[in-house]
This record gives sequence, structure tokens and C-alpha cells, in this order.
Amino acid sequence: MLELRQVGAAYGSSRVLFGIDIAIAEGEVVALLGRNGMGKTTTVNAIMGLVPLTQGDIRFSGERISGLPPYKVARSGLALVPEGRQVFPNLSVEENLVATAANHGRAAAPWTLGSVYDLFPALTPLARRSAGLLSGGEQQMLAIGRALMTNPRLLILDEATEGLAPRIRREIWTALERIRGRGQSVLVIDKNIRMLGRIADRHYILEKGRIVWSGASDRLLSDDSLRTRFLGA
Ligand SMILES: Nc1ncnc2c1ncn2[C@@H]1O[C@H](COP(=O)(O)OP(=O)(O)OP(=O)(O)O)[C@@H](O)[C@H]1O
Repeated sequence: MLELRQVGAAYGSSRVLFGIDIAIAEGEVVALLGRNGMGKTTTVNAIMGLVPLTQGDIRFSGERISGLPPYKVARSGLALVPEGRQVFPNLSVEENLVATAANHGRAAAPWTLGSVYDLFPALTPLARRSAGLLSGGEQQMLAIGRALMTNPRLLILDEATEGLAPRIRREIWTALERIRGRGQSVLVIDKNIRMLGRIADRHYILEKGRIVWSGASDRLLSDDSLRTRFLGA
């Protein structure tokens, strides 16, 4: 469904990605791993059209999406929950959820307000509260809920559990398991290798802008030297 072929990207003259190949099939949950500064966020920003490519191309459902502006990439059925959870602070929770709602992926059983509140019950009593007044964890749930309401064919999560209290992290991981259970395709960046090992089908490890390893969860979890070498974990 998503295919990156020899993707390169740079900020000005500073090259960050050097010919990356990634493939995600329909219904797969794939993790992108690597230490800080290795190019994970740049990769997802390149997918979303937020960073221009210096080489290679990106295809989604067979169509070339590299070179398209971000709104067209989103319309093709991709949704990114960026680092630092971006919600509209002056809109209520419910207004945030409906503001960009759509069915870009033409889902047969689309996400609705009801199914998002069911996924994140903590949001239900907050429906009318301004999003800017929510805690960090509630804002993250809202950011994920808002992305789901666009009914993306591929959901991309960049550090969705970063900086949150353990209880909230657990709620988000549980929600991700349920999202996965609906057959949603997901590309996820996170530092929690154990949880990713449970949730993701396959993993890619980025090191200085290159994919240095890819494989299934059991291989990642059983190979201590691999994790120490590339992830410091
Ligand atoms: N807007 C920018 N302008 C210039 N350089 C940038 C910019 N954003 C990131 N970089 C650099 O690109 C490299 C890759 O950064 P990126 O954010 O993609 O890494 P990451 O793997 O997502 O790391 P982290 O976990 O810290 O977010 C780093 O060396 C970073 O300093």
C-alpha cells in the first residue's frame, strides 16, 4: 500500500536520508526505530509531503504521492499524528474531532464520534471543553482521535506516547491494540521497543539516514546485540 523507493531528503544542503526503502502492506502495523536524530521524523514528514525529496519516490496504492502538497497527500488517505500533539486549542474536543473529519480511505465502517469516544472514554466528559485546556495525555488522545476521524487508509504516529505519564501511556497502547484489531494499517515511531514488539508486525531500524535492519518482532525482541547496537536498548 505504501512504498518508499530509494528516498533521500535534506534540509538545505544538509542531507538527512540516503536512499531509504520501506514497504507497508494493507493491514500491517510497521514500526520505524532508531536513536534520536537518525531521521525518523524526517521520513514521515517526507511521506506527508512536508519535506521535499532529493531522490527516489513514494507510492501509495500504486499512485505516486511524492511531490504532492501535504493536503493532497492527506486526501489520498494518509493521516499523521505529529510529535508534540497538535490540536486546535480554541476549539472544543468535539469540534476538533469533526473539524477535519472525512472518509478519505472510503472505509466501509468509518470511525465516528461514538467509536472514537468508545476508544478513548476519557474524552467523553470533555466533549465541550476547549482543547487547549486538556492535559498532555488528553490532547494526545484527541490528536489520535482526530486523525482517525479522517478515516485514513494509513495512520502514522510519531512519538505518540512521548512525555506522558505511565497510566496515560498504557491507555494509548491499549487504544493502539484496538486500532490494530480493526485492521487499520499503521506506521508507528516510538521508543518503547517492548510495546512495539507486541503491536507491530515488522520493524525498520534507521541509523544516520539509512535502513540498517528490518525484520519481524520476534527477531527484534530476541536479538539483544541488535537492540544494543542500534537502539541503545
Ligand atoms: N528543520 C530542520 N532543519 C535542519 N535540520 C533538521 C531539521 N529537522 C531535523 N533536522 C536534522 O535532521 C536529522 C534527523 O532528524 P529527525 O528529527 O528526522 O530524527 P529522529 O530520528 O526523528 O529523531 P528524534 O527522535 O530526536 O525526533 C537530525 O540531525 C536533525 O538535527
